[in-house]
Amino acid sequence: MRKAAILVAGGKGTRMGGSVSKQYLPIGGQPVLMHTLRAFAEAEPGIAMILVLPERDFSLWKTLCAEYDFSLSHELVAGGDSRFQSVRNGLEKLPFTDGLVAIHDGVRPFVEKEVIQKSFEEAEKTGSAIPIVPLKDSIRKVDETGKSIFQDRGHFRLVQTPQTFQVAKIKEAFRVQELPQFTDDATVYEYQGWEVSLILGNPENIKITTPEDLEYAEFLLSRKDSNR
Ligand SMILES: Nc1ccn([C@@H]2O[C@H](COP(=O)(O)OP(=O)(O)OP(=O)(O)O)[C@@H](O)[C@H]2O)c(=O)n1
Ligand SMILES: C[C@](O)(CO)[C@H](O)COP(=O)(O)O
Repeated sequence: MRKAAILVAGGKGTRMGGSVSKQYLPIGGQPVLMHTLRAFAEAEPGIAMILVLPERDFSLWKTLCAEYDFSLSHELVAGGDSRFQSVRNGLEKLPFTDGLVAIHDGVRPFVEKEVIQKSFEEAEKTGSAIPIVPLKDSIRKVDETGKSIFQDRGHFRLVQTPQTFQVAKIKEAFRVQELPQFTDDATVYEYQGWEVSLILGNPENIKITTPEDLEYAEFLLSRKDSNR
């Protein structure tokens, strides 16, 4: 079955701050996005990769690729004003309609090979695969007045990407009008009344979001390099 990855990196990185958007910042001496593209190419050799970027950053990205001698094949697609719209733009450019597609945050460079491979296997069988990890801390639900109540963490999971789907179904799902609850692709899929399948993600598959995540990312990379 044919496989593709849509790596969404069309965001502004406002929570990270700084003059350069987080997807281009170096970790281990290379821009975050290069690590992410490499993770997919290593897990699924020959996979079609679509990289969604703000259109204004296309020339910056091409300059970085030349500077770092980065030659992994990928197609550039212009992002939209929200993650939902960036994903939809990527889906429109998929080179086939009958295979599987993994939709992944470009700023999650530490996704494990096994998680990528498992997500394709599960989506081929059931239509979808959503990686989740259990919570390590206790949690509380807090209302607008600050009043809080204990929640049983056994009923909750953190949701990661790649979120992998049969192409025809996820394209159909994304024809819907965008809603605030669409914080990921699983919510768009299940809005159609389709149930998602969960798989176990890897806890290190962090979404680089705030400055301290960059420090942790450097640590994770150095640990990975020393294990090679
Ligand atoms: N219009 C958007 C917004 C987000 N994303 C991507 O979706 C992923 C998860 O989003 P997030 O971490 O929230 O990134 P930003 O939107 O860039 O961050 P912030 O909310 O802090 O501005 C990122 O890879 C981001 O680039 C996207 O492709 N298009
Ligand atoms: C898609 C996602 O990474 C799953 O955890 C997350 O929902 C993205 O959220 P954000 O609002 O773009 O940070």
